[in-house]
Amino acid sequence: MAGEQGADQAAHTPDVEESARQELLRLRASIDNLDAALVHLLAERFKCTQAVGRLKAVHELPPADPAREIAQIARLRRLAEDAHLDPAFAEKFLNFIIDEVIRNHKAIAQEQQARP
Ligand SMILES: O=C(O)C(=O)C[C@]1(C(=O)O)C=C[C@@H](O)C=C1
Repeated sequence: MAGEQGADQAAHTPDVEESARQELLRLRASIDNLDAALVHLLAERFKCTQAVGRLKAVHELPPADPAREIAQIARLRRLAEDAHLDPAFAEKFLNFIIDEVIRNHKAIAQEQQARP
């Protein structure tokens, strides 16, 4: 497991003060929890977008909605700035996810079209 691996790596880091070792372990435990939360959040988001993909396929709507994406990116950049996160990173991250969603939408539309 990633958490155990992180703990092992800290445990085997030579020449590190005990207090630094403890701090590293504590931070890594939080990172592991946050990574787990991110996976769960992404899984929920993809459940929603799968449903959107089916809806779009059935109603023959285009997989991408560029106007919606522009609004989402503007909103996310604002949220990132408020949260002291690099807005360029937030935009790249959203685009990465949306690219995958559009790929899934296209696959769902193709399956729908192949149906007799
Ligand atoms: O809202 C939509 O229409 C979606 O298909 C979802 C989504 C997204 O992942 O947020 C994906 C593709 C679109 O271009 C815009 C947004």
